[in-house]
Amino acid sequence: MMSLIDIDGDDASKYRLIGDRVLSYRFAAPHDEELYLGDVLKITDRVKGLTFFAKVSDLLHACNFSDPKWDTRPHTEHFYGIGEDVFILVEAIPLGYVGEDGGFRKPRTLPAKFSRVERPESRDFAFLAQVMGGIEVGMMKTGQDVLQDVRVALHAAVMRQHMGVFATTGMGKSNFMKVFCASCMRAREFGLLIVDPHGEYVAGGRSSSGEATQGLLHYQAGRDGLAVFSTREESFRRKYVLDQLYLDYDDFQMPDLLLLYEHSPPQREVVEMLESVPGSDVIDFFQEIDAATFDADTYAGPHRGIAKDLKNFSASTLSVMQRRITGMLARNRGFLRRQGSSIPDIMKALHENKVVLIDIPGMSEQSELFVLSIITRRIMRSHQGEDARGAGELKQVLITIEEAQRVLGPGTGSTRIFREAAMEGRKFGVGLCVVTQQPKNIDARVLAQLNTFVVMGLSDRGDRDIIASSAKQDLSRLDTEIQTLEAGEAVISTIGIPFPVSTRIHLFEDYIQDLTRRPGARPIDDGLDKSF
Ligand SMILES: Nc1ncnc2c1ncn2[C@@H]1O[C@H](COP(=O)(O)OP(=O)(O)OP(=O)(O)O)[C@@H](O)[C@H]1O
Repeated sequence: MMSLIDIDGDDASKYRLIGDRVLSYRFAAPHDEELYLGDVLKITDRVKGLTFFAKVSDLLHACNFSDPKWDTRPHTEHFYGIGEDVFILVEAIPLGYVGEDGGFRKPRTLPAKFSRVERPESRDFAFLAQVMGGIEVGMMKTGQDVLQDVRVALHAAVMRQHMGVFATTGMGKSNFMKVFCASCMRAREFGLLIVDPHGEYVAGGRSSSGEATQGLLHYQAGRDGLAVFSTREESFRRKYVLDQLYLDYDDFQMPDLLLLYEHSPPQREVVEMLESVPGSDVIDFFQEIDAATFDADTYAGPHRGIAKDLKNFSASTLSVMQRRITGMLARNRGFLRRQGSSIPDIMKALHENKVVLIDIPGMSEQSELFVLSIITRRIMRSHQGEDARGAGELKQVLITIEEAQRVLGPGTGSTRIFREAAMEGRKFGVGLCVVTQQPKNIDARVLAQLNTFVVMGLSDRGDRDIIASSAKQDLSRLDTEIQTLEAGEAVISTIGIPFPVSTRIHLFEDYIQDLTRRPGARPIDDGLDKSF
């Protein structure tokens, strides 16, 4: 290999730092060196006794020749030897430095000229283990490889400050969510709610590329940290000890209808008028009246208050509302009943810091949002109540919203409860896990509330720009890396970890095997049907 003159005698580094400034470095490296975008390099400044880390952000061919056309002239190789004068110019973003006390600091100074630059080893990142949290998701990546011993783990305490997971389809979002759930099942540091209309999380299914995948039930060692409420048939529920999901009429409130249908202004007024009336009364009322001939003055039924509220609405408005309530009941009859709700059990499991999976395979999108909106409201109200009463330690719950642009887009007035959770939830220990492939369709005020970003490949420039401008750490210079992420890779920016970390997310199936081998875990197939 052609090389630059060694700068340190025998113990040589072939790279040398030649510039540039506090927020960007340049190195010269041998012209045939194998370097990749995203490689993390270590810069040892012996003058100041500091060790800097930087991430490769660009690679250019460069030379010392004054002739700008030296490499395109005919027979150039006869006149110019590719040697010391031809090199790769590496541009790198500083991550920070480790001082003599072992503490990691932001890059506020610059390594000495010609400091040696080299590839770090896992032990160089020992300091990172101290800043990682308890929710493991993957390994730190450097360029094409991973640093085997450097695990990337989020902090449970920052989850109430909301998290965003941004991934184009096929980039490994479902796998990430399952890994995240498994870590939450193991750590038991907060309750995690996840509503799954595809039935893929509980027992696995097929990945977007068609391979069979496993589900959360396969992580038997963490089973105590999982509560599943399902609409599946009894034999399945009994086999895997799953609870049946029920919601009851009083869980319903009129604003839930706004998620399911477009409403005209008078219809919206009806919703607002009856907003705080118990769901069972509203349902009973609309089931009993004849909307076409309804007259509040002659109404003699048990719900006089409602009749009075609806006095001035036209028969056609009331007929539409009646039809919608009937439709809502029919659509959700698989789990919605007059009396007897799973919500107290769901809340209990969340407050025991379990992962609560609402498994509603085959249900419509409307049913999914209906369930999510009801449970979100109940969580918010319960936490607001506890907060008001000054009850002991505040419980933490993270609510997952998949395809979040459906309910957190700009100006979607129909989804107030999610917006309320995004804006005020953190005060009450309620965080949102906003999952979307279209961050540009999420309200900017909501994005500004997120403090953890998991970016898994976004091909659209507009989406990447929005993320870069919303994240608390500077992601704009990682744009090229984000563009070139492969399935299962992520750039994670979160509070507590001092720089955005490129991460190879664990593959769920391997991860749960690994977790099971860790000390104190139950065997992976303990209690699980082998034919599963
Ligand atoms: N961390 C990972 N390591 C290795 N392979 C991965 C990883 N994450 C995802 N993959 C692979 O990438 C493919 C897509 O993953 P996955 O189904 O999780 O994507 P997705 O983003 O959820 O897709 P969709 O949005 O279509 O559901 C799968 O074949 C999966 O095996």
